[in-house]
Amino acid sequence: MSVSADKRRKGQRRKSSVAAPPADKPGLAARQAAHRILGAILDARSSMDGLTDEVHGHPQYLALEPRDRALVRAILLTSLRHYGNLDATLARFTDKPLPSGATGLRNILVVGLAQILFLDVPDHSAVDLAVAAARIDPRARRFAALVNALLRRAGREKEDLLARFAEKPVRAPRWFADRLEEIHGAEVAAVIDARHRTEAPIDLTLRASERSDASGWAERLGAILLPTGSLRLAGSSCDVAALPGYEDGAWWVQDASAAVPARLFGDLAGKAALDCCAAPGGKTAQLADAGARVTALDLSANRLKRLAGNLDRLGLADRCETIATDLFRFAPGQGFDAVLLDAPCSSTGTVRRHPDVPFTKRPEDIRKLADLQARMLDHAATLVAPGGLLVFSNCSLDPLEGEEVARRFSAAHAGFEPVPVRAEEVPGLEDAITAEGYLRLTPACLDLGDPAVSGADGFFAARFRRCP
Ligand SMILES: C[S@@+](CC[C@H](N)C(=O)[O-])C[C@H]1O[C@@H](n2cnc3c(N)ncnc32)[C@H](O)[C@@H]1O
Repeated sequence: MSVSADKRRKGQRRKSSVAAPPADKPGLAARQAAHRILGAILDARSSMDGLTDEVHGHPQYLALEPRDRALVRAILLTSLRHYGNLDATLARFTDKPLPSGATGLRNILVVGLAQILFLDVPDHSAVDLAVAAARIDPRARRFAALVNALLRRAGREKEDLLARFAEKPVRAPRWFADRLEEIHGAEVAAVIDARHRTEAPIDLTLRASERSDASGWAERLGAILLPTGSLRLAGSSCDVAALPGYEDGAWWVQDASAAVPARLFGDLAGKAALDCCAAPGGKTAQLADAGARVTALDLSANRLKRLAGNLDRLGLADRCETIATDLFRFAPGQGFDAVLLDAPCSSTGTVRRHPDVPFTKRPEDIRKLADLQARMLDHAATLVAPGGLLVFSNCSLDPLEGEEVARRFSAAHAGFEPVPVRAEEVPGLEDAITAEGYLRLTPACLDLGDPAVSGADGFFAARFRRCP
């Protein structure tokens, strides 16, 4: 069936005689919030984290009960992860494109499809609430019958649609899909794309004092002990604060990839370390736990408060000094043995957790961030003591923000020598070492056989030593 213009006209005639649904219809406010927030992400390129922040989030989100907020987040994550497939379904089910500017209608349809095809929401309720939202929205009202017909059809053809997505997924946004293929080749890009459509598992980093009992912790937590040393919890969502060891600070949540850069310093006992972009502090905790006296610096005083809370729980606060300042203004007059620059980046390595990233970023953002990282790295280099190590890392998948920045730095700094990453330093990730000795991690890494527990965030790391 194609939803024809004729049906739309009939639908318009029918709906004009029907009263608008009550605004307090159960479940409607959550769908309306999801529609609005999806629009803000796709059209205004606002970040989902900001829009669903529990204090400063979108007013329609904040007006919801916690259960409905969780539902809105699930709807948004699903809509964005599968956006290419959902958008292609809309195009296939309509005999002509939706009117340009009908973004409210698009949001209602995408959110409806996401629930019907991927979420545990009864089809009739997803359809009913989508139609109700359309009838309340003055710009979508005349399409209420189309919403009804299209979503009912999706419910009937669910199995076919899912088989079609599995066989030939449609990737979105296009610029990001093309860039991944250009960088990593078609085969790896397809694996990365598939991982981007699954939820990221939760990984934990064990305190050094607990590492000798890593298998015991894996058993107690029902986790997998990864070859990298991180623990991977079986599900992608759980109340981590209720797990054994949380209160006692035996571990902290940190993706297996994110845990790698700070380990590249090796033994830090008694050394002075600087974490240039420290918050929220996963890597600061690693540096302190490895025995360093850490200066944790970040531009954001608010994010540093979170870092301080995390270090307190882990019992590592007394090994760290926090400084809220701009790295470019930081010139303490004495060098550090270890300097980590985990620089701000496009975050394209975290798409499994933040599927809004490719929709809110553009290629020009990547170029600008790469320039900023290069300048930050130049400044970070001035803070390294003779003989000290400098590690540059970020969670971008793009070599413009990784390999290129490291190469430019090498070429311009004769006083620093690259220290290639060695296979024995990164068990399980040996294949991620590049010819230049950098580490290039992607979600295609850490293939454990079962797709539900495979993968890792994308990360880049390069290590240099300041000549004595
Ligand atoms: C990728 S996050 C760091 C994550 C952190 N290393 C961790 O492992 O938890 C980048 C951080 O850089 C900080 N930042 C951005 N520009 C900065 C600057 N000019 N000086 C210092 N910090 C900056 C941001 O506030 C943000 O917290």
